[in-house]
Amino acid sequence: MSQIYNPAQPSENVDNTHHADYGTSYARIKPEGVDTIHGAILYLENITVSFDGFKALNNLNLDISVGELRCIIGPNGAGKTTMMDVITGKTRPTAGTAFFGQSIDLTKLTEYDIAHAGIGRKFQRPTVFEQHTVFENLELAMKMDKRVKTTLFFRMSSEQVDKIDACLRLIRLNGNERRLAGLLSHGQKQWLEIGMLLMQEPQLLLLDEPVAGMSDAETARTAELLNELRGKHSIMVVEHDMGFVAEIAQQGKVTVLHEGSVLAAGKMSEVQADERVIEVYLGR
Ligand SMILES: Nc1ncnc2c1ncn2[C@@H]1O[C@H](COP(=O)(O)OP(=O)(O)OP(=O)(O)O)[C@@H](O)[C@H]1O
Repeated sequence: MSQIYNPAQPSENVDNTHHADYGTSYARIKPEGVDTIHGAILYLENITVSFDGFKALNNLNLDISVGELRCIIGPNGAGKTTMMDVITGKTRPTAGTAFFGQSIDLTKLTEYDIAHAGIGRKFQRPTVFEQHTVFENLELAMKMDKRVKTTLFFRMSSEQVDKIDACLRLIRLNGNERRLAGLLSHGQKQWLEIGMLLMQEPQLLLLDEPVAGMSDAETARTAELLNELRGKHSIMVVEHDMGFVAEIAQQGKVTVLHEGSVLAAGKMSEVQADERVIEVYLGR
């Protein structure tokens, strides 16, 4: 990387000088194995992704502070999914750098290694083990030594059971632990998948349209859930549902992508009032 970053001064390629200080209040979280000495968990710098000459990402700059809940919005085709694909190693950038903490170069790692390094991703469609119970899904996802887990005599410790219980409450599925995951509603499956990601103790959580297809009640509960995670995890949420974004963004930063670059960034109220954002995305 070419420079030392100060997350209190977001490096996105928009004018943020009039915006609030977003960066420093998350410092109490100390991600294991990821060097976040400068306060950020993710740095994307000048990322370009070309598909046969078409730039899905065009000189994109964005960083996420440790413990931040960042919402990413933007019109269809803005490059949101491609950005997540770059972060998770599914797509290699044509140019630019992507760092997890100060020293982990994501462009050099496989998807598997990136997941292992602590970046968890939830795709739009839930992918739970439908033939297993809710409890078993969380157990299967739990971060532990796989050699121990596969032995015949494996028994969970009370600490591990407590961890699953806490997760069940968080994802609003306590009381449903013995149900087959395949019998859950769409919203419940989404929560279960978020729970499965949390059981892996990721350092950065990427959520792609978590409330797509949910009822209003489920959407409201998902907002509550994410607000409970605020400050405890570093989270990036891509979403089109503006009511939901407003609920979870609160006073945090919202980034607007357009044509592969950052068009605007700031508090929800600021981006909603931004003429350029209204023009390309929110409509007049
Ligand atoms: N593998 C690919 N080959 C060619 N073009 C692609 C490829 N993947 C994405 N694109 C194009 O790149 C642009 C960005 O797509 P992307 O899916 O990242 O946007 P998005 O912001 O996630 O959109 P949406 O909100 O609809 O999910 C689109 O024009 C898309 O057609």
